Amino acid sequence: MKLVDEAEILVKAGNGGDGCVSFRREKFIPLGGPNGGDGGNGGSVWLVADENLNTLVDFRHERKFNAQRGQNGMGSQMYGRGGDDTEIRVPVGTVVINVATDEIIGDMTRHGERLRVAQGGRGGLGNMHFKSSTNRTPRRFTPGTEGESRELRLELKLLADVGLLGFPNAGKSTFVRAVSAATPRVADYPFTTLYPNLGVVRIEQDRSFVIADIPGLIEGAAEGAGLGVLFLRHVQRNRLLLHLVDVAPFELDVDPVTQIANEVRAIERELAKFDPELLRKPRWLVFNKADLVPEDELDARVAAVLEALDWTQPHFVVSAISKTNTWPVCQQAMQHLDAVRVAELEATEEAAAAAGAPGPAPGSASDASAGNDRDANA
Ligand SMILES: Nc1nc2c(ncn2[C@@H]2O[C@H](COP(=O)(O)OP(=O)(O)OP(=O)(O)O)[C@@H](O)[C@H]2O)c(=O)[nH]1
Repeated sequence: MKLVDEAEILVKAGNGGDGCVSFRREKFIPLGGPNGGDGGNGGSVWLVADENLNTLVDFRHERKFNAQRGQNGMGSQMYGRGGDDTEIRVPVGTVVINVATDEIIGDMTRHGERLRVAQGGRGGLGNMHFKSSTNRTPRRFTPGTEGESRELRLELKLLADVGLLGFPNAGKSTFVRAVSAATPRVADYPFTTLYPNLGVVRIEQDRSFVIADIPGLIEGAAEGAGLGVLFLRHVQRNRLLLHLVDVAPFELDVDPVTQIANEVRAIERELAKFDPELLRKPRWLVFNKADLVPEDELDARVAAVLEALDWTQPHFVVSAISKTNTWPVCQQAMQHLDAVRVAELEATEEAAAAAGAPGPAPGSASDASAGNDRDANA
């Protein structure tokens, strides 16, 4: 199963500037020697891998990217200025496909890596190159060539940092909508009716994480009942799980504390059956639908559930529908993810040091050295 975020974009490199036709002014000679300069080259379009991005949703708003045209040549043998390149930042992990040929032309795997996806046109020659001995045919010049244009499909395998667990109706999709700045369109999903709800939670401009609910996780999921087993594979890659429970379950003959605790345990059993390691993942309990329980009952109910479950990890009480208290959950989740990333990086560096190889230097990767450049035509 793949969770793929997709976008299609159009890239057009700049045309080369035209060569210039011009003549020296000389006394008594109406047309002096040809001195038209060359046109500048057009700018190219590049994709640049950026580890701070995690989805392709922004390409829904901006789909066309052009690089600048080269300037035309000028008289007095002056060259036109080259057009500026255009850089498009894409998340690390983006696969680039040429729509016309359906060929993969690049795979952006390292931060700072650059891929030229449309080469700028060459500047044309000015007439200074066409001097003849008689000076009779100096009106020749060549126009700039056209910059390449391409339609590209970008595909990103989404890795959700935060997974949302819970019984049907606990409010998972409502929670995702409440906290997301954007919801990526997910393609290449084998089920037509059951899509995971994905959201990008943007804490600050360049600090965000992807949250995904895990639909269809019902009892028996670990044995393959329903579609749960497929989603459980995803949970293995989540760095943090939010376990949502309905704090106001509707069952007439069962005490709500017992019902909530039972539902939490039912999900835990599914996780354990699939992979006992899943129970060791950080999992925070989120009591949802707090608006449905009278305030004086709420605290006691939450406390009783925590006690019944012997819960020691963090817990939150929220109302997804009114967005009450949902933001603190996200802020703490972001802090948790930042800490996990730092720890992972340190572990990689230590492992590399132990192996005698230099560890990855995150800062240095952003400097897009020539060695990081690749050409889609190469
Ligand atoms: N009163 C109240 N209702 C809520 C809250 N959050 C969700 N709901 C309602 O609960 C119902 C289920 O919410 P969903 O977000 O669809 O639940 P889900 O967990 O995604 O459900 P599945 O898609 O079946 O797995 C909807 O009618 C929501 O409007 C809340 O904070 N308060």
